[in-house]
Amino acid sequence: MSNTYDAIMVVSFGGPEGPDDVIPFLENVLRGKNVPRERMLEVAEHYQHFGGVSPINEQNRALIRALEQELAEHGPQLPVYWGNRNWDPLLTDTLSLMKADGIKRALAFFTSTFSSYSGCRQYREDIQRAQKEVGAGAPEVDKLRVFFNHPGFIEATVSRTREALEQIPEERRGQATILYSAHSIPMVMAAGCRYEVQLLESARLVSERLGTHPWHLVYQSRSGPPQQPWLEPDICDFIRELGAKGEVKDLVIVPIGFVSDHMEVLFDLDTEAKDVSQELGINMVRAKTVGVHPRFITMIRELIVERMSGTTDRPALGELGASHDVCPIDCCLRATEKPR
Ligand SMILES: C=CC1=C(C)c2cc3[nH]c(cc4nc(cc5[nH]c(cc1n2)c(C)c5CCC(=O)O)C(CCC(=O)O)=C4C)c(C)c3C=C
Ligand SMILES: [Fe+2]
Ligand SMILES: [Fe+2]
Repeated sequence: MSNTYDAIMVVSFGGPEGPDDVIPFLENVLRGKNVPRERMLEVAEHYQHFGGVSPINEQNRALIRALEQELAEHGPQLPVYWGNRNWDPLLTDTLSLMKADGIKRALAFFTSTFSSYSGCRQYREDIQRAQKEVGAGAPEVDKLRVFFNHPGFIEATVSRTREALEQIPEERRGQATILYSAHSIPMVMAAGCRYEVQLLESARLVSERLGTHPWHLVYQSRSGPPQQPWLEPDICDFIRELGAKGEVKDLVIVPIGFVSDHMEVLFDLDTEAKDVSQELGINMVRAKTVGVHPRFITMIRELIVERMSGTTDRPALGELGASHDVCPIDCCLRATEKPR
């Protein structure tokens, strides 16, 4: 396989940019998914609280500016394009533009740190569909490996978590409990991917670098019908349990499952989890996502260089090793036959 690429493509989720975009955006997100309409309307309310604008698009623009600068300064000299699954700029439009610009082969950075149907296979399916729509001459697109255990992601997350810990009074800081939070997914989906294992490994690697804080992995933003099992514990339930035990004074929430402070972070953590903590008299601080942390941006360049050079030096911390460059045929299936 050739290592020659003539563009980078940031592939992301997309988000509404005004009140009229919210429902059509959510209809795109939930097409083909088993999510009750009431849940969709509840989420629509969260977006409307913020004027119908998700911060995700602005954050992706900032990420792209930072990556362009990093590539301009250190190479490789490649243009950066941006395409989304659910909202403008949609992947088909981006691939059309790339074709018009003469791009033949792009390396894609998905804004998903962990392997799941939503964060891996579904993006690959979206790209294939977009390539079909663009037709002959549509650029080929190869995905960069997932980076949950890359030193750049771990170091940037440690740095964000330290910033949050510094907001806790010094005399109590060492005892603060850390909750690592990620998007919940249905158990049948979790059974077909390495999502939980990778999340636990990232959380462990970050915690190991922070000292002896008690830590837990929790889940947020569940959307399924009540009878369908999704990954647990739910963050708010977990905080209530901590409150009932009365042992925790300070909580740092690290949204390890997300790379930017988008609506699910602002609403589910900064509003809901914060309210629950306050009711229980727990001081809660939320760590920023990696966003445009310089170490995170350097990591993206390192992943690009690694892939283009074909080197066998593929940095990864901890026990699991560097993830595959090319997804195997059964990678991140939508659902397996039976939940575990
Ligand atoms: C069956 C699984 C999922 C449903 C249903 C679901 C609904 C849902 N999600 C959002 C908004 C976001 N989700 C994001 C990430 C994300 N979502 C799922 C799974 C389901 N979401 C996973 C596994 C992930 C993590 C992987 C990833 O894509 O990052 C994000 C963040 C995207 C990013 O690029 O950072 C958002 C935003 C809504 C509004 C919604 C419907 C109610
Ligand atoms: Fe989601
Ligand atoms: Fe995968």
